[in-house]
Amino acid sequence: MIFGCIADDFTGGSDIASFFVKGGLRTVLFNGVPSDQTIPEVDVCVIALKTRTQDTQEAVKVSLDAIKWLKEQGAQQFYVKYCSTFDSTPEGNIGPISDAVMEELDAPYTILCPALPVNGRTVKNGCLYVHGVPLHESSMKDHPLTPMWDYDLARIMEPQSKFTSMKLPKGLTKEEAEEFIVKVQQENASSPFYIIPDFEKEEDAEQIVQLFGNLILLTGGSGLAEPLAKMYQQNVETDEFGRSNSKVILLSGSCSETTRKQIEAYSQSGGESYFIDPMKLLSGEESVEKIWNVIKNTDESILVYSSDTPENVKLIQEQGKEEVAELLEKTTAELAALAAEAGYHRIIVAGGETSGAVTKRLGFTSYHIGESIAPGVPIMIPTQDTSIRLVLKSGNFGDTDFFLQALSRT
Ligand SMILES: Nc1ncnc2c1ncn2[C@@H]1O[C@H](COP(=O)(O)OP(=O)(O)O)[C@@H](O)[C@H]1O
Ligand SMILES: O=C(O)[C@@H](O)C(=O)COP(=O)(O)O
Repeated sequence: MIFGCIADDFTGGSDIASFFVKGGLRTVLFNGVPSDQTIPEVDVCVIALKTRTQDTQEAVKVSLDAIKWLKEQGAQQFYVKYCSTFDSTPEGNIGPISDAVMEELDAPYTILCPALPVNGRTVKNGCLYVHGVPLHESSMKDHPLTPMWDYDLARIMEPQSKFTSMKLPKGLTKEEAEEFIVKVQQENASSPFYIIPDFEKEEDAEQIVQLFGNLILLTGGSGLAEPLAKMYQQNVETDEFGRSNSKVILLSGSCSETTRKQIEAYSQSGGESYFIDPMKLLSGEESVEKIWNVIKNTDESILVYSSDTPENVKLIQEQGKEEVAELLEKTTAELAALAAEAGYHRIIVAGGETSGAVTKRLGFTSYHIGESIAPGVPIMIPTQDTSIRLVLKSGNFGDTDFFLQALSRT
């Protein structure tokens, strides 16, 4: 195995897996560390965890367990995948997990590389932008669980990591960049550190991969996966599973601006939809059973969502942020399970945490990666049931007509 990767949520895992596949590497996605030791012969193994918002100690523990397992499977290089919008509070887990993995692997240093230019996430002068808007001024400032308060990656890492983060100066040649790194190594004695390379255009990946592609550990979004895979020139074709003609259910717990626009576009195109009102769910006026009845009695495909505006999210969170999130995730996951049992074999979900809850409830442990509906959003086929088509969309990904595209292409 070439790369062993851990992702901090399920959509993050499917996102990076899709780019490794696009780069021509045989890739399998696991939901957590597999208990079955026989894994298929692959070049990349991605383990999706749910560490983004987990208690830090637990998140570090499960991350290290996964890294150790990947080491045992013979992975030669390791990748810690986090969000391209660096979702984490000052107490967040990106620093603690990356620090611990660096130590576990005895990595002298690694890179922080959240950028994914194809989806508008770029790093310039060490600062992260979303479609040209500084991260903390983008809609990420209103994320229900991980609102972003800064865009300077070194500053974001400061309260989280025990190691230094340093911007790689702009415009250096390969030789100058290598000299810079040697100098930083000398200055830091034997302590590990992070380098932040700029990554503004897809072409920038080439130099980043030349400089850092052989490190034992890389950390970042999925922007480097395809160029990294291409270093190995395996050119494996994507598995073909064909379309399904089964019933379809669309579920959304993502409150991102992108998802809300996608929901609006879906409704405007005449698609049936149903809003899960969290307040009614909390009071007991709404329930899984009632929502399931609506789904069952709808002839067409239906989009069931709790997605709402930042103002309404803040209001409902007065009832307890974690409690509300958990209740909504659990409700969505239950609906997905009922639908799967009832023969809805096309399941489309928007939202990273929401998708994590759904996949956990569905219980499939590993996935083939099929074609992508949008960059970073592949169709996934559980290895245990190849009649199922699962599409899990990171909140901020996909074009406005994403739900319609997912319907026509699964
Ligand atoms: N109306 C709502 N009010 C408050 N929280 C919500 C609402 N709808 C969904 N949530 C929660 O917000 C979180 C959204 O996170 P996630 O699913 O990861 O979406 P994204 O990919 O956009 O970040 C989930 O925990 C979800 O349960
Ligand atoms: O890197 C990314 O942007 C995604 O893979 C991702 O992790 C997004 O997280 P969610 O929006 O919570 O799905």
